[in-house]
Amino acid sequence: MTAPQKDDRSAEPTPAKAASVEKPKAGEAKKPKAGEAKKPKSGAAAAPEAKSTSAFLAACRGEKPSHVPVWFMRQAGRSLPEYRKVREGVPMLESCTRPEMVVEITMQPVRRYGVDAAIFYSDIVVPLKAIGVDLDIVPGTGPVVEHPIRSVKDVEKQLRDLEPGDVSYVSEAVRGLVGELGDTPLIGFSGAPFTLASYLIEGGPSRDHRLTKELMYRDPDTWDALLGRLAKIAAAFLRVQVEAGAQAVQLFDSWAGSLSRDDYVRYVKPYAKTVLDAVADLDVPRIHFGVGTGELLGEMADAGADVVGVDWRVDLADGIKRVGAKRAVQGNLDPTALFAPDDIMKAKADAVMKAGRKARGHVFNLGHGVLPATDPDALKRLVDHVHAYEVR
Ligand SMILES: Cc1c2[nH]c(c1CCC(=O)O)Cc1[nH]c(c(CCC(=O)O)c1C)Cc1[nH]c(c(CCC(=O)O)c1C)Cc1[nH]c(c(C)c1CCC(=O)O)C2
Repeated sequence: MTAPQKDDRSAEPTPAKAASVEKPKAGEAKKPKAGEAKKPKSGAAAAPEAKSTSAFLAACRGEKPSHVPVWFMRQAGRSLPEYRKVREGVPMLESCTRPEMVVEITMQPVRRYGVDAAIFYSDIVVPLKAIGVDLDIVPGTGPVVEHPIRSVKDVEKQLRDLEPGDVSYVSEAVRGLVGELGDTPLIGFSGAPFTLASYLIEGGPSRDHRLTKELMYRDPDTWDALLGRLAKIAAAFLRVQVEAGAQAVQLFDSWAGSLSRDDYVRYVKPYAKTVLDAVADLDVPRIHFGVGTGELLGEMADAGADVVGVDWRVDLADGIKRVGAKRAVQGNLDPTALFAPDDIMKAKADAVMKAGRKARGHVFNLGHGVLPATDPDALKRLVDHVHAYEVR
């Protein structure tokens, strides 16, 4: 490993010694004993000391975490050989309905990396499949819908409310996971109405979301009916996961970045807000994320999130300003930084963490999901590096 270059690193804070970080491993997390107060470090920031044992939950809530928490979108999945082995011969959507498999796959990255949160292994189309939408996930392509939705009639025919009994395998898997995870929180998730609508209208993944926007502009009745129903389904799916024990939720509006700010505010934000408001009473941190949403960050925050995910195209310091002082941020290392030499990857991670210090709270993550070709050992080195960074 080469030494950090003087010019761009001399002003960087020195990472704390790993030994002083006391990062608990999954399943062996230390809980402070009753009455055991944490000593504030000298020079601690104004943030209150963490009430949460979990660094992840503390950062989400704007409390001071014991270390910078880290997890990765798509941490469970194709970058892991143990994932590919378990999934052999089992179609993606079927794997999501087998609680034992879901528990195993969700645990794999927690065991391997010691990340600060687990993300529930499922997919954004699982609740749609559960209410009878004819769709599948095609390897290398993504979700493909047999009868795309284009009219109010289609909405009424294909989309009904999600009942907890439709996804009993999800509740079962979440309960199993909470037992296995110990003090490592589980993040439940759902696709947001716009992103789900895009798959349902286009019939599959789309680059420009042309049909989706065409319907949005031309047919407000169908748009409102569709997004209104999807908001209810998304909220119900999040609720099922939290009621079974998930301790945070993430609303993925992955494709919202394809919208102008005006269109986002007018056609999409109200429905994202409906979902986030509908789970506010559950009192778990709500993370709101999309790709390429630099221009929308303020609006996505305003939709009601506690934490806003920032993609890597935005300088995190700017992202923090756009999100505002009331909310924490998550992100935002470029997923391809894992393919850089270690010194470059670590310098980029340091820059993210340094910027993150200005936020109300910062959860380290990538700016989008782990790429399938990523070397798991690089992810492990990144997690260790993040955990060794000094919090102030
Ligand atoms: C847009 C979206 C989808 N699914 C999801 C999103 C939102 C997140 C994002 O912005 O990436 C969410 C999702 N999908 C999956 C998870 C599991 C947990 C995790 O993040 O580790 C999560 C959180 C598993 C999955 N979902 C999928 C896989 C790969 C399928 C496989 O392993 O065979 C996994 C592990 C399939 C999927 N499902 C979807 C796509 C685009 C793909 C990839 C298609 C491909 O390249 O094969 C739809």
